[in-house]
Amino acid sequence: MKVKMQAPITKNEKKELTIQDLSYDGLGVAKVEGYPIFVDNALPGETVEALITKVGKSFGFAKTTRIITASADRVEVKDRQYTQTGIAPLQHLAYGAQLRFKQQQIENLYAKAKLDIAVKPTLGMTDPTHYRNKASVPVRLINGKATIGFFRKHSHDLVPMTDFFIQDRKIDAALATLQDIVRRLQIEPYNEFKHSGVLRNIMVRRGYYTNELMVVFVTRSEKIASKKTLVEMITEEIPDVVSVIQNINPTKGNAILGKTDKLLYGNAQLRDEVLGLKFDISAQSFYQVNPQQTQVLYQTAIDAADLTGDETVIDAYSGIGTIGLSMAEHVKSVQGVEMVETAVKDANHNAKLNNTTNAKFVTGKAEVVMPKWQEEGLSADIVVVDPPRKGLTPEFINAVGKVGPSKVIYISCNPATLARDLQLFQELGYSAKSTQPVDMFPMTTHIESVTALTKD
Ligand SMILES: C[S@@+](CC[C@H](N)C(=O)[O-])C[C@H]1O[C@@H](n2cnc3c(N)ncnc32)[C@H](O)[C@@H]1O
Repeated sequence: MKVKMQAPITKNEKKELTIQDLSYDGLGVAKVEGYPIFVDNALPGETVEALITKVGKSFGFAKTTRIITASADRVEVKDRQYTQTGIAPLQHLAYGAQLRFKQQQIENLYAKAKLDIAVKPTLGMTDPTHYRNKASVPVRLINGKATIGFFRKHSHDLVPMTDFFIQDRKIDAALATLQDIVRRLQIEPYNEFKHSGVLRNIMVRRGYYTNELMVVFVTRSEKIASKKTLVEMITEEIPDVVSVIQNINPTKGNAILGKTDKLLYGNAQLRDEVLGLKFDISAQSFYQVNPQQTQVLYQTAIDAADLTGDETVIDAYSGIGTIGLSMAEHVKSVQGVEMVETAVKDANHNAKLNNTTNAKFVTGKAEVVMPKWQEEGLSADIVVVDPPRKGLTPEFINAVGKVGPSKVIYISCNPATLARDLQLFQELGYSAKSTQPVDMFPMTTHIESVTALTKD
C-alpha cells in the first residue's frame, strides 16, 4: 500500500527554524524532519522565527518574522525597499561572506558534477554598491503620478524608489530628474493590466570613463506627447546626455525592449572605455554592467590565455567586441561571432575606432557558425566563449573539439551550465585546473567566472 507523505509543517504557522545553508538564490535553508524549507532573510547558523508561506510536496517556503540568534555575517538592512524588491538579495550578508558564498556555489556544483577543478577566492570590489552602469526601471501610475521604482518580489507591484543602491549614483540622479520631467509633461505611464498608456520603462546607460549618458524611453506605441519639449528638457536638465532614443515595444510580455529604435536626439551609441580602448555601444547591444570589474574579468581572461603574440583567436558570443578587441593587440588575429546584428556592427565599428586591423566580427548563432567554420577547415589556437546564462550547446562544444585549439577560455555567468559544459569538454580531452570567480554583481546571487581549459 502506498503511504501518502505529509509535510511536517502547515501554511501560516509560525515555527522556530535553524538555518543550515544558503540556497543558490540566497534563501536560508532549514530542515524539519528532513523536509527542506527555504527561508527569506535568514542566514546559515541563525535561529529564526518564521512564518510558513507555502507548503509543497517536497519542500516549503517561509519568511523570517524574528531573528532569535543572528549570524556574525549579518549586516543590518537600513532600507527595506531593496529587500522588498529583490534588487539586492544578498544585502543582509557581509560582503566578505558574499564572496565566499559565490566561491562555494561553484565548488558545490563541481563536486556534484565530479569535476576536480579548484575554485579560487572570488575577486571582489572595494565598494560593492552603486556599481551598475545601466538601469532599466518600470514607470507606473502611483497615487495619480508617473512613478519609477522596482517591482516587489514575485509581482508586478511597483515599489517607488529613486536610490537603487547598486546603480551608479549619477544614473539614479538622472532617473529622478527624468521622473520629474515625465510628470511635468504629463506623459501617461503604461498600465500592463489594460495594456494601455504610453511609457513602459526608462533605460539609462552611463559611460564610466566618459560620463556620457544614454536615455531610452520604452513606449507601447510610437505616439508620445511633446517629443520635442521632452528632448529639450532632458538635454537642458541633464547635460551629460548625449543620446535620447525612443524604443517601441507594443508586446504584452515581460521583454523590456521592443525591436524598433527611433533616435530622438544625439548619437545612436554611447561611448565608454575598457582597458584603455574605446567602445561605442548601441541601446540594443549587450555591455557588461560593472565597468570596474569588467576590466578585472577581461584581464583575468587575457592572463589565463597566456598569450605569445602568434595566436589566432575565436571570440564566440562577442557582443560589441570588448573581449576580442582587448586581446587583439596581444595576438595575430581575432575572429568573432555574435547573434545580435547591431552588436556586430558596433564590434566592427569599434575595431576601426581603435585602429585594430586584425579583428573581424560576423553575425550568426555561435552553435551554427562554429561547426561551419570547422567544416571549412578553420584553425584556431584559442577559443574564448562568453555565452548567456543557458551556456553552450553540444553542437558548439563538439565543433570546438574538432577545431582543436590548445586553449579554451570559458567566461561564464552561470556556474550550473558551466559545470555541465566542462563535463562535455572533459570528454573531448580538455581539462581545467582552476576557476577564478570575479564578482561582477555584488549584493546579488549572480556568479561570474573565468576558467582556462587546455588540451590534454
Ligand atoms: C554574456 S554576453 C557577452 C558579450 C561580450 N563577450 C562582452 O563581454 O561584452 C553574451 C552575448 O552572446 C550573444 N548571444 C546570445 N546567444 C547567442 C548565440 N546563440 N550565438 C551567438 N551569440 C549569442 C548575446 O547577444 C550577447 O551579446
